[in-house]
Amino acid sequence: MTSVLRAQGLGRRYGRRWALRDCTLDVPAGHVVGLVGPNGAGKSTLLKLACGQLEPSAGAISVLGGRPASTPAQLARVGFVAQDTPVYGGLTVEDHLRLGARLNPRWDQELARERVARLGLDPAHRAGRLSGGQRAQLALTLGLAKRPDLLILDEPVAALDPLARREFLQGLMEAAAEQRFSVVLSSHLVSDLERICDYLIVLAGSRVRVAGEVDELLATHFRITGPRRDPGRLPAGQDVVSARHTERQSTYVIRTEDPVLDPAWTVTRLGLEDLVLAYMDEQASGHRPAALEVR
Ligand SMILES: Nc1ncnc2c1ncn2[C@@H]1O[C@H](COP(=O)(O)OP(=O)(O)OP(=O)(O)O)[C@@H](O)[C@H]1O
Repeated sequence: MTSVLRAQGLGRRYGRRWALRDCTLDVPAGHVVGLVGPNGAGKSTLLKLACGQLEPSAGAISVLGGRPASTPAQLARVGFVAQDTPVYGGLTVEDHLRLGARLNPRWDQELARERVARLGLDPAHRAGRLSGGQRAQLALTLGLAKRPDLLILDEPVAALDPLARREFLQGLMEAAAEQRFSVVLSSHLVSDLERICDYLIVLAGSRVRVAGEVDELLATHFRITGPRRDPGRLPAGQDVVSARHTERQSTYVIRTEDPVLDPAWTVTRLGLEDLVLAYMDEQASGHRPAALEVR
């Protein structure tokens, strides 16, 4: 299957500091991909590399099989809605549609007009006078009318109230289902991602912590709680994602393909939010510690 996003050893440095490091990914087309991670994790950096706004400092990235922004055809296939849903404050809604039509070879003016009308946006209204939610919807409309094969959105709903967020994401989902394009969007709101994403990438500390289909991730991650035990005594094939210990008890989030058979453990399935938090927990994640550490 075609990869929508493929990265090999991808890295980007600002001065001496790595914003993204050793990033290796292969995301198949046809997914709604959620990109999540703490502030400064490298999400925007990855998305800007994917749309060609940044060049890698190390490794390689391809999007829909091509180098980002390398040709006009490649540019036309990828839509990007940057953080804070940028629009031109001095231009009217109609001006934005005209500009979109001039700049994008695959532009669908009928879709844009129909969407603007459905959202109740006045074409003569200046974008600078729209509410945050309306501006976000206008930016999404521009992204959709471009008719991309991949739409990338960087925290598109951050500034929106819950109702506007729901409307925005619903519009995005409907369009993705109708027009059959892939979506990659970053957000801090895991509950939103849980509703709409079927593929997840967790970035933390400039590195990819985990990436995969949501169903597969949920089926292979468990929280196990029981008498205190050193992680070295867990069976092979149970990879520790995070660990917490009290004097008597250990709680692990583990990834495993096999059922947990040891009766000493109480095993619970994880929701997406718990899974994300386990991977984002820098102190408790990563490598198996050599010995127990009391927290
Ligand atoms: N133009 C820049 N110059 C220098 N450092 C930068 C620049 N842009 C980003 N960085 C740094 O790179 C790191 C990753 O930033 P990035 O914006 O990709 O993170 P993010 O995960 O999108 O964060 P947030 O959730 O806060 O938007 C941060 O440490 C940030 O300070």
